[in-house]
Amino acid sequence: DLFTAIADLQHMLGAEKDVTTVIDQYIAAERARLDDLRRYAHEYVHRNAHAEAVGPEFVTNPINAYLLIKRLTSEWKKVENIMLNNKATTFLKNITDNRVRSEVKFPGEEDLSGAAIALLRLQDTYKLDTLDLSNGIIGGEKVSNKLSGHDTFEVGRAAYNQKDYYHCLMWMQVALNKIENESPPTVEESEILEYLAYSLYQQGNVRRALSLTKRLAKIAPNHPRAKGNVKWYEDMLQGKDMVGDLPPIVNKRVEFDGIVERDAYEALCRGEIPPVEEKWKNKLRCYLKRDKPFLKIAPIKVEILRFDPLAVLFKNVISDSEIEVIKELASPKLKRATVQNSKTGELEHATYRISKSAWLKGDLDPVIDRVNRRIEDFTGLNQATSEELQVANYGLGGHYDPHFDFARKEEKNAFKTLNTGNRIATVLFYMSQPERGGATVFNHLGTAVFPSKNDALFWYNLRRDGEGDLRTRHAACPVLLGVKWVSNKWIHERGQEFTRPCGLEEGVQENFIGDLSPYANDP
Ligand SMILES: O=C(O)CCC(=O)C(=O)O
Ligand SMILES: [Fe+2]
Repeated sequence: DLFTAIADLQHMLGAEKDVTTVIDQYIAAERARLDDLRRYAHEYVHRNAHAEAVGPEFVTNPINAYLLIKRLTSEWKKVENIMLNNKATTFLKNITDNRVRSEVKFPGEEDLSGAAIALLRLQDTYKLDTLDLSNGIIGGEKVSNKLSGHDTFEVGRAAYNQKDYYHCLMWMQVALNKIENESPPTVEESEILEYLAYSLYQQGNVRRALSLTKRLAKIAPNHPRAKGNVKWYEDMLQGKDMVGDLPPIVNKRVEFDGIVERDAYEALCRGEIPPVEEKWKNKLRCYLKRDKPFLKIAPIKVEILRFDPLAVLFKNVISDSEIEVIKELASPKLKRATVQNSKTGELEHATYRISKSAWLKGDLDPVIDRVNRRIEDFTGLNQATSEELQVANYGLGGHYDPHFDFARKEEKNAFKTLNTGNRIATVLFYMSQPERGGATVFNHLGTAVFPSKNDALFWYNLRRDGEGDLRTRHAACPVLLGVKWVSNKWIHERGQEFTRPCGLEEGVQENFIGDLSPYANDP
C-alpha cells in the first residue's frame, strides 16, 4: 500500500521519532555492556601484572594455581558471554513488535519508489527543474533540505525500474554532479555511470553512452559489464560518428499514461489559463444569493466562474469547525481508491486516483446532517436522493486524472442500485488550501479552480435534456505543496423534477442555480 494520505506520513514521523529513541537506548545498553567487558580486561591486566611481579613461582602456590585456572575457565566464560550478548537482536525485535502493536505501517521498497515516482509526476506537471527540485527548491522557494547524491540516484533508479529513461537520465546526471562535492560520495560513481549510460543509449545518445561506459571501464577495471558494454556500443556505432565533439544530449519525454489531453491538462494545473471569451467577460462576477427568506438576512456569496456549462463557487459555505469534525470523522475510514482488474478480477489500487477517501452517512453526526441541509439551501436541489458525503485526502503528488462524474451511456449499471438516475450535479467542498498545486481543472473548458478553504465548487454534469455534458470532463491536479482535503456531494436526477425541470433544448444553463437574477442589483 502506498503512503497516499498525509495522515499516514504524519504517523510515520511519529515512528521515526520512536526509532531515534530506540537507537539511543540501544547505544546506552551497548555502552554498559562494553564497560563491563572493559572492567574484566582491567582485572585480568591487574592480576597478571601481580603474577608477573612474583615470577614463575607464583603458580607453585595452590591457591594461585586455582585462581589462574578459574580465571581462564569460568571467568573467561563470563567474558565470552558478555561479548556474545550483543543487544541488537532484542532491540530490533522490540521495534518490530512495537510497529505491529501500534499498527503504524512501515514503508517498504514499493513506498520508496512510489514516493520517487510522485516526485517525477510533480516535476512533469509543474515543469520543475531537476537540480532545483533535488536542492529542495520549488517555485524559486527553498522548501526542504537538499537531496544527497544517493537520494538523487534512488529517484533515477525508480524511474529506470519503470523503463522511464527520460527521467532516469535527468536524475542520474544530477546525481553524478552531486557526488563531485561529496566526500566520501554517498553512492559510487561507477553505479551512476552504468545507469546513466544505459538511459543515454535508450534515449538515442549512443556516442555519449559509449563515452561514459569507457569512463566506467577505466575507473572500475573489474566491472562485470563495462568492457562488454563498450564493445556493444562500438559495434552499434560501426565506426560512424566516432570522432569530433559529442552531439548535444537528446532526451524526449515518452508518454506512458495514455491521457490524450495531457499537455492541456498540465498547463491548466500550472495556472496557464486561456483568456475568457469576450461574450462572457462581463457576466463572470460575484453576486449575493438571496432567493429564500432566510437568505435575505444572511445571503450566500456566489462567484460565477463560467457559463455554459455553468460552474460557480459558493463562498464560505462550510466553517473551519465543521471541516475539523468532518476530517476527524473521515480519518479512521480513509481508504485508497481501488478498481477491479479486468483480467484477474482482483482489487487493485487505482493509479488514476491517488487519494484516500471515505463515505460519511448523514446520521453519523449532526455536522454532516447540517452540511447536507445547507447544500440544499445553496443549490436549491433536493438532497433526498444525493449520495453520502465523500471525503478525500490527497497525499504526496495526489491527483485524480481527467474523468466524468456522471455515468456514460455504456456504463449502464453505474447507479442502478441507487435507482435515483444519473449524477445531475457535483458539489465539491474545499476543506483545505494546498500551498501549491491541487487545482480542479475542466480540461475542455480551460477552467482551473484553485482550492479556497470553506468554499464549494458547483457544476451541472448533465445537460437539460438529461444527457451527460461531455464538456464537464475534469481532473484534480497533483498537490505540489501542502495538503488537500475535499468533500464531494453527488446530487442525482430523481427529486429535481421541480427544482430543475428538464428542458427540451440541450443548452444554456444560465438561470437555474436558484435564481441568478439578483446579481444584477448586487455587484
Ligand atoms: O478534488 C478535486 O479537485 C476533484 C475531485 C473529483 O473530481 C472527484 O472526486 O470526482
Ligand atoms: Fe470528479
